Amino acid sequence: MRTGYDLELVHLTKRYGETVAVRDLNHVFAPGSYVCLLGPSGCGKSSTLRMIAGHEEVSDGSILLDGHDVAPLAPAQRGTAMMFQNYALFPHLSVRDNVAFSLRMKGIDRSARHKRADELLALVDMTHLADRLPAQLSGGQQQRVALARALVTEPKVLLLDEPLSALDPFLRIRMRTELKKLQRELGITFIHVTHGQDEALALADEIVVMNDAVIEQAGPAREVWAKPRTEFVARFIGGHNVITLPQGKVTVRADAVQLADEGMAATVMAIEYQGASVAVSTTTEGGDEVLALLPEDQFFAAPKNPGDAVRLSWDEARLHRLTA
Ligand SMILES: Nc1ncnc2c1ncn2[C@@H]1O[C@H](COP(=O)(O)OP(=O)(O)OP(=O)(O)O)[C@@H](O)[C@H]1O
Repeated sequence: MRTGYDLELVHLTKRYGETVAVRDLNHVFAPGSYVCLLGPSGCGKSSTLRMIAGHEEVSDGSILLDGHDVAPLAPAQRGTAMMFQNYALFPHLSVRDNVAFSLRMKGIDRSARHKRADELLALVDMTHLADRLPAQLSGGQQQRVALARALVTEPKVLLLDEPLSALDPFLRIRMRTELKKLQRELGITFIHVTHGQDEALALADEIVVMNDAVIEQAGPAREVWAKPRTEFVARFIGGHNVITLPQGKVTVRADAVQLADEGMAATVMAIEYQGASVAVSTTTEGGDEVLALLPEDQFFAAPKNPGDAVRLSWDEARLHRLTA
């Protein structure tokens, strides 16, 4: 399969009446990468994904796939495929016929479409259940069928709208490993919408953080985690403290904060034992809430209690200036 198609959003905008759901997005998705579109509820993730898929009309701007604007094209003509949150399988069709469905719509003969459907079922490890109906499958199995069905058209880009949200936590972690493996094997771009920071960090080569209809920050997962650009990203991605200093707002990771003899004065508000580490929540004199995540042996060498006065310190190199 050919890899490395460029997908570019140019001034992409979506309005629903007075509501601007997506405001002037400009972004080039790294070809052949696993991208997570991350953000809180209502920030415009699904609208963006649905516009790329062709399930929602573009209000303004264009969507370039391999240099061509696909915005005027019907979903099936774009070279994209979408996997829906609820899988949207046809209840009366067998697993094999569900996977082969879009090929039937294209007029491909029965034996050829079954052969192709069987190849995809093998890819998602579902060959043994090809003759079952969707109702006879577990949630995880239904999801594999939905994946096979989306991939049968050989899309250049696969769009996934909260694909793991219907699964229990155990299965969710297993399936995310499989999604990542599948993306690597196919080499096509996956764009996965999620509001889960952990999910995005675990899966994404690139994270695109959206807030209030715009992209707040986009970059490699480690970069977004290590260098959040704005207070919103720092708080949303988790694990960071936002502290107001005379020179402006800065962020410092919770695992970089130490309790020391000297440093910023604070009061311990709560202690949470987390196994390998202990989370010490404090409030500074300036009113910032600062979390220190200490290795458990270090904490228990000099344990603290709520109400204790402490001093917070960090290596200056771990401080990171926020731009907004
Ligand atoms: N069909 C619609 N008609 C009117 N407003 C809509 C419609 N769909 C979405 N919106 C509004 O557009 C904004 C963005 O919605 P969207 O579904 O894209 O966000 P989201 O980030 O995917 O949220 P969630 O995580 O809750 O699915 C929201 O304010 C929402 O209320």
